[in-house]
Amino acid sequence: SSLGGYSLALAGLRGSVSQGDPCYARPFFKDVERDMREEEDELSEADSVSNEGIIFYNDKIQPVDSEYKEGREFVLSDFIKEGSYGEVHSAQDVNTGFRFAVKKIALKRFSSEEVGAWSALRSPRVVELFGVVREGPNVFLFMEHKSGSLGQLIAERGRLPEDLSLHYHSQVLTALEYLVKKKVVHLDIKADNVLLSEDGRDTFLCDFGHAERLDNQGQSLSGSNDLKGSETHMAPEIVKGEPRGAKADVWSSCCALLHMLNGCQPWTRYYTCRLYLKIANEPPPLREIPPDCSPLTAEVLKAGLQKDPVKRASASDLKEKTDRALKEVGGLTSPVKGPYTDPLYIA
Ligand SMILES: Oc1ccc(F)cc1Nc1nc(-c2ccncc2)cs1
Repeated sequence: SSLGGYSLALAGLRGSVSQGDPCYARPFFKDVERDMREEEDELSEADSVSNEGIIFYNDKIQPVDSEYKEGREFVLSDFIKEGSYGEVHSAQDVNTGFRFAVKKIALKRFSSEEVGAWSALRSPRVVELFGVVREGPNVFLFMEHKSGSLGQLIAERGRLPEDLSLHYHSQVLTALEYLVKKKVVHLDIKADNVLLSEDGRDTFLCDFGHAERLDNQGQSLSGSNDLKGSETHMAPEIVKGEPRGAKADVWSSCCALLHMLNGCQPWTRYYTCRLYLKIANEPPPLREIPPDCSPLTAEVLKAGLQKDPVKRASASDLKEKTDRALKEVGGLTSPVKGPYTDPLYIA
């Protein structure tokens, strides 16, 4: 039936938008990505550009007559931010009033991996992808709307209290544990891609635009060594173009922890030049561990910022250390919304 589902998806979807089960999404999108590129140059001049895609089970996003077009079945509202490869807006389904987030990507920059990797994930720590629709030269990715990101919270508060930082780090590591199980590496872990619940106590990983799938040995299947992610959070094996795996996300999550604790991104207080060479040749940024943090928090960062990915802690080891550090500082007691605390400039 899966084959049936697959061919159904291909047949049913050619030129139309239908509801479907995410498990058919992956092979479909490899194929569609190629078709899209071939078809792109024959784009019909007619205003009725082709509209095809798949909305995973969700009765609140409703294609009408197998079409789902911007400005007709859904409307974009305020711009949220630049995601990987495209602009993110909040949006609303015209018929149901349902609000969601949309990333609009130019067709030639569409990575089927974002849909392929993401549609296979179901976790309370990962934002749900609702579907993907192509409209002419653009691809729209739909995901659940969240009130804000950890990056915005750090900007608002300067730096975060240690207990709150450890609480968020532990949840990000839970997401990474799940990604390891699903053989996916995110490759762009940073505060901007960690979304927050209304009350700010829960986190959700999003933006799989750089994601790659892993083989059974945990190495990336894509074989590409092009630089991916945000420079300040890139692991040494990434900047050196060496084989990368799940441990790259562990390094980046510790860079995000330094960002929460210090209020600024690692390396940027010491260097303004391109950071690739520093990350490759300098010792790990352990001197950036704030002097006022607890010894166990320092242990977490030392274990997660090992330059050799083999020696680096795994997501589950690091989560255990993080939970112990959080207990040592007395658990989560700080409020999410709190006073602005100046970022830690170099002492
Ligand atoms: O990769 C995507 C695919 C579909 C989307 F709708 C969004 C993204 N990427 C991101 N979305 C956000 C964000 C969303 C909603 N509120 C605050 C931030 C930050 S990065």
